[in-house]
Amino acid sequence: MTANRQATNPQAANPPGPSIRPAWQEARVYAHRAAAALPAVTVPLGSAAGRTLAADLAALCDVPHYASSAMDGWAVSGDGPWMLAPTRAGSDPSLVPLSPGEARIIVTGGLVPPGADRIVPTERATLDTNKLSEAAAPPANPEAAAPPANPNPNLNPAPNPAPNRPRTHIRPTGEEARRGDIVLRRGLVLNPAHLAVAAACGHDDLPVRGRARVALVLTGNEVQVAGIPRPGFVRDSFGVTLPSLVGSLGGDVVRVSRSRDSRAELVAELRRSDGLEPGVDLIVTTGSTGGSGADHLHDALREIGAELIVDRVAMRPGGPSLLARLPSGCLLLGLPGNPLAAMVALVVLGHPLLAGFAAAPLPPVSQVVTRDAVEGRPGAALFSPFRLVDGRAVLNDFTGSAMMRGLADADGLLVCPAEGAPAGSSLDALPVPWRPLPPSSSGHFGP
Ligand SMILES: Nc1nc2c(c(=O)[nH]1)N[C@H]1C(S)=C(S)[C@@H](COP(=O)(O)OP(=O)(O)OC[C@H]3O[C@@H](n4cnc5c(N)ncnc54)[C@H](O)[C@@H]3O)O[C@H]1N2
Ligand code: MOO
Repeated sequence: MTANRQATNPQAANPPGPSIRPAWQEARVYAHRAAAALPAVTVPLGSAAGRTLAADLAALCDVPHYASSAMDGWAVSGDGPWMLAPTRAGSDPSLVPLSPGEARIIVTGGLVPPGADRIVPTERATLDTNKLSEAAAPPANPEAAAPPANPNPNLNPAPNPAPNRPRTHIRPTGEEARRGDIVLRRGLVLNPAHLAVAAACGHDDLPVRGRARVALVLTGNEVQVAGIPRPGFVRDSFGVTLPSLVGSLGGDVVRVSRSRDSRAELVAELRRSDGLEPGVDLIVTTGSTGGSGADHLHDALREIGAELIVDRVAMRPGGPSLLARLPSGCLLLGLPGNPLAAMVALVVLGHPLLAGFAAAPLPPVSQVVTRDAVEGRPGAALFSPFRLVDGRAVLNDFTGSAMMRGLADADGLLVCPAEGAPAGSSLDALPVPWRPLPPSSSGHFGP
């Protein structure tokens, strides 16, 4: 169920009344704020990549949890040369203490026996019968003695920087974390390396934010789901794209239904989706956003008693898209019927919405430099699929609102300002869901 229905997050509150045709930056913030963070769930470590960590994570043990060798070689005690330590039948040699003047073979990661001072790497050791000698020490490397830097603010500083580790080749207990240290912070969007950190700290499961449950309602009498469309019909773009797109943005499509261009049918489908058990957090509709006699979304929302949050956005394509909240608390994202328009609306509104459900920050806006001058369109930001050529944005062909070829080849969507921009301009860009752009700024509107 739906944190949204509970509307417990104060950040979910938007100003009263709909925002009519806001700028795209503003619309993103409204969408992000509208979605309240979903309750936490526990998932196995291997399924947690891309999810938002719901609580600070403490190490359950020291990492490493025992002093271990960083080299294949010999654990030695005292000054050399050393005699090979005797082994005792039935006992684990790594647990038998070394006395001064003794050495014992060890592998990388092996438990350092009590009494060992350091490890002599294999390549620096000479074994003559039972006697081990070490080659002369190499010249000191000042860099090797520097304490390790902490490149990640989400990891605690190493509690034991062990500046002499390169000489001893022993990884001390707790070098990376002490039991109880917070190693990963709540709110972090987990990458695979974070999962390895959690595993090293003894975790099998992680508390993460739930994924939004999403229902799709695809409208249009003319939409054909298979084969070559007849004249007056159109092959469905959305049934084959939206489930995986929603999935890559952090939601799970739990129902796909279709409605003919009838207000009664659309109302019935919206009610059915809204009434699913367990509840859905978001309904995504396609088509029917316009004002023709065949477009019924606004009327259907009125009939249901939905509250509009955003009604159209000052952008092209995708301008007719809308965001509403049903009386149940379920949110509704209305994507226009034209395929590219729907994809732009999904990137501009859908991505922030799903980030809000995941308690993730507003997705960042990137900047890219245009190779050529770009034209604008009066009154609206123009979102143009582009590809990066030698690091510069070049606009794609086939980018009409009803086309998908330009988007299919795109590295992202370039935001061409209404007044246009000369070649070499640095412009805002949003990533397409299947290809990240390097973030270079974090949004220009709102907090
Ligand atoms: N007189 C005006 N006409 C239109 C305006 C306008 O301002 N004044 N705006 C245009 C813009 S911009 C858009 S975007 C569309 C919005 O259309 P709707 O959201 O109402 O969608 P439909 O009318 O149902 O369909 C539009 C177009 O998209 C095709 N479509 C629909 N579903 C699918 C699908 N599943 N797969 C592929 N294509 C689909 C549909 O066949 C239409 O061609 O309105 C413009 N008109
Ligand atoms: O959203 Mo429409 O062009 O803007 O197809």
